[in-house]
Amino acid sequence: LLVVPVPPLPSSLMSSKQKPQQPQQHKTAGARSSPRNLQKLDIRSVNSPSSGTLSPNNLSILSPDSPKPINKKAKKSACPCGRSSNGRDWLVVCSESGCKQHWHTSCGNLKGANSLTQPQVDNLTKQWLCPWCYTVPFVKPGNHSSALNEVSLIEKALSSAAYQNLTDSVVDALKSCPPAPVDLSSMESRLEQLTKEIQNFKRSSLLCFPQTEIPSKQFGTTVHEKRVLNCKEKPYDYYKEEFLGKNDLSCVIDLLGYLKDSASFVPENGHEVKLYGEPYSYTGSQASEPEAIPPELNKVIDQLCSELSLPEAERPNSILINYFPANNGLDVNNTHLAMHSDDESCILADSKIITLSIGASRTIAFETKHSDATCKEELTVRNNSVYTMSRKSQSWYRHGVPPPPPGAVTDERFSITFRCLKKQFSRSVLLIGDSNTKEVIFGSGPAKVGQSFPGKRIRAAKVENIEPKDCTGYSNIFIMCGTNDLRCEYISSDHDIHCIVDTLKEKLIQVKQLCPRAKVFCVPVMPSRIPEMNYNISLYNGLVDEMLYVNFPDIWFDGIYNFVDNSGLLDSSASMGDGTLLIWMRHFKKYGEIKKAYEKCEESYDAVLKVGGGQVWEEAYKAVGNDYHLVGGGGLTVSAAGGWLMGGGLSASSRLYGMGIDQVIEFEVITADGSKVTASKCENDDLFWALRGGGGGSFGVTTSVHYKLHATKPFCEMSFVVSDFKEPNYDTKTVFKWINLLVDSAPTLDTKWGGYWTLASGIFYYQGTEEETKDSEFYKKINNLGNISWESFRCGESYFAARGGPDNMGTDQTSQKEFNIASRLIPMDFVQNQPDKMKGILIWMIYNGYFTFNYIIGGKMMDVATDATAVHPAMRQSVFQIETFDERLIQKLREELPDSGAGFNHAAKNEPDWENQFWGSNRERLETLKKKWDPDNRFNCWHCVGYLQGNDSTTGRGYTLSLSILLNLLVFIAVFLRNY
Ligand SMILES: O=C(O)CCC(=O)C(=O)O
Ligand SMILES: [Fe+2]
Repeated sequence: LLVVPVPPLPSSLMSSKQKPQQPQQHKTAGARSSPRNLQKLDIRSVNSPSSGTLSPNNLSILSPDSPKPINKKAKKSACPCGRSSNGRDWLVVCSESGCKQHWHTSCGNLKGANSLTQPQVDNLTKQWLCPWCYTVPFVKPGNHSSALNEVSLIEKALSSAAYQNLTDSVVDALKSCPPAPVDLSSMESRLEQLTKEIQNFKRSSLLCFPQTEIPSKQFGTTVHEKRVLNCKEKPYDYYKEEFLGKNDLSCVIDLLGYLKDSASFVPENGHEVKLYGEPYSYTGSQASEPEAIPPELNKVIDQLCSELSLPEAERPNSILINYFPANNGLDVNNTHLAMHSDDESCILADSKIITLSIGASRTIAFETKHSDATCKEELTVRNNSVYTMSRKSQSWYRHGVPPPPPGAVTDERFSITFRCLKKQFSRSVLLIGDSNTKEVIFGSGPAKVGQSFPGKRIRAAKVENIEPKDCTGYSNIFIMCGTNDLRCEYISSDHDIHCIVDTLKEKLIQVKQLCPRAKVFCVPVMPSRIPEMNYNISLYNGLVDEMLYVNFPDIWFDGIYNFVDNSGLLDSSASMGDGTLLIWMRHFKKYGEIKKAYEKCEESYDAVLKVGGGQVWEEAYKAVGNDYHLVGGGGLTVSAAGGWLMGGGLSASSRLYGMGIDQVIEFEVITADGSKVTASKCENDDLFWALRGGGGGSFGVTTSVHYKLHATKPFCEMSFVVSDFKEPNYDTKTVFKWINLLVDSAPTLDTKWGGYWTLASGIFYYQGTEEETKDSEFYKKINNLGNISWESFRCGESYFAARGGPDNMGTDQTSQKEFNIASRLIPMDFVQNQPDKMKGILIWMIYNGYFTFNYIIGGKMMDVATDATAVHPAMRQSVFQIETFDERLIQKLREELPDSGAGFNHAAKNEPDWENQFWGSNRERLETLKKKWDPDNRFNCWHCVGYLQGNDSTTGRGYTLSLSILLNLLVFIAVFLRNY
């Protein structure tokens, strides 16, 4: 291509005072009539991926080492769209055309850019098209300052074309001159002639507009001094009758009849609509999710493409059918379409908006949009005709279908409008992942991800390789990484896995910033053949699920996973047995409804809450708010119907209302034979008994629970620290005073008190107002300890208000492996009868590891008979549950109190004699019921009732057993799913 050094132009050649801003930088020669042509070169010749992004070479960012946003003054209307982003516009230079643009951050869908760093933006914008050349987001001209930009764009198009012609002519003239000396007079006359040509050219391109002067300074800038509104676009540019052949026409008419009969049209103002293909949304649009384009209409698109010679890139991908009902001449207002422009930025800038009319002849009205131009035009469209409008013309004209004249009778008409929506906005699927992703086939049917929308797969071997900017422009983003990160050679401790989850979180934050409207899926890592790796995988999946739940409630964590691998399965950990399948309950049906005056088993309850099997406490607490008191767990991310409950369910309000299991009215359970049963006092009462304390998921899959609700009462929370053991000179004297106080008070403590304590601190709750709390014995005694520090004292109208509301409650950390939790129940009579021995044990603990976190229990928990529920009878007879993460401390308690039992939910993973320590005298009945309700042992979990050790070489039962359990479970799951 020829690169032309451009001589300065004589000012007489400029038609008005304005100059093209950077004509010198238009290096590429050739007949360019408009910047659109530049763009054509850019977009169409680059093999752009299906995301529609461009190769980075097309753009370079100016001054990459000066991340500062454009200075405040320049920012105002710097972006071609006329909007600004608070001084954070980016200066982008298009290397093809050399144009420079201040680009406001919302252009190109860069929502949330304000929180991006400059390097991120640099990186990102490299992939985008220069707005000057391509995606100028036109806003309504005429009433918005961006009108000026649009005018200036069109004008630039003209002047730069003229300029280019001129340059070419000058070059020709030079070439035709003898080498030396140069005869300037011939050049001058040639230039004069060219000037006239340019002026004629400009005049000839005026279709309808009067020359309009736009006052200078109106837009706060002196660059645009005098403007001439020139439009070379026509209101419509094609009209043809008898468009479809006979057969195709009948097919389309059939389809329209079907849509009408099936009530598929949605009413809008004056007509009804139906959408197909890419979702087209416009002001006032009512149409719901579009369906895939049906074959009849795809055929019409084929014909349109060939007759109108549409390039592949402009092939219509979105269809809006307008149905204009017939009228009887009386009411003309039921059949019209108000004047408007199809100027949404999602419509491809160079594309055609094509309309096929079926049915009655109607008039299409066109008028100019600029207030000082009053041109109007009409087109009568007949049955089976097509007319087209350019997207560009929408910036200049309005169109509409006026109501028929008063008294006129009209038959029904359908207009099928075809548009090409920009690829950036297209609905598509991106799958980022490791080599596993090649196996994945996702979606079926038009409404699901995958099948009907083109997808793209990007390799990211590890989480750190995920490139958030790859996600821009996609509607559905699947992330399937992690397997490689979790290989044993990379993981030396759980901490490493936490770090991977943190990296994933960072990546997701960026993905959400860049693609706020995209639906993001995070796919759990599938189990591996390597058993040790499965530990990493199960921990990772759990952490990711929790991280998503807390940080990204709208990111989906399911979909493409399959927990069955040919040989290896999820490794055992607290809730997973060897060789078992895990049923992921998180996304199961949710309820959260409060039922008033609820009757069950001839008892009535003022209010109950139904929670689904996969719901967590946060959801339950939010459902209840401050309206009722719900006895629940402290960790918001803990399941409200799962393990917490099956293991008994301790709460800081259990001394006042009993345990979690004491609140249950009924369970809905899928039992091992796949049937759905209710278990309550009067239905399957033995199962009801077993589920309340039998622990784990060993009797069935709980799919819902009805909890009793209590009236709200005021509560206070107080937390204090007696001394900090981490300090070298901690205050032993006050610590001993605290232990004395605790051991002496606990057995007879008012049931209005409940909560947690350690050897040197406490978090307690009191049912009462601030005054009542401060007036209570226990509070006064604590306050009198002297040298303590109060961490908090908060009172509220309810227990949850006193806890600071759900938002202030924690997530459960204790499931993490490094905590290695263990628990022991401390009998009431031991503390009552041998308080000094109890104090001695606690003091021994101070010097041998000190870290515990304990419950004070008893109170109303003791009102329930020891065999009325399945929990260890000790739960009903104890005053403390001591929890520690230090094996020595728990071993001491086991030695001192060998039969006192362990709190199931906080028990050691390897608790010796676990069957007896978990259920005591209730164990036998549980084992009998296990045989009744799950004879084939389909539900097998680690140290649960009926626990069967599977894939364990020391037992000799080995792998065949796992396989039979697996088959059993597959049968169960098939039945389970059928029931759901
Ligand atoms: O019915 C027509 O011909 C016009 C339809 C139209 O303007 C539209 O769908 O935006
Ligand atoms: Fe329209």
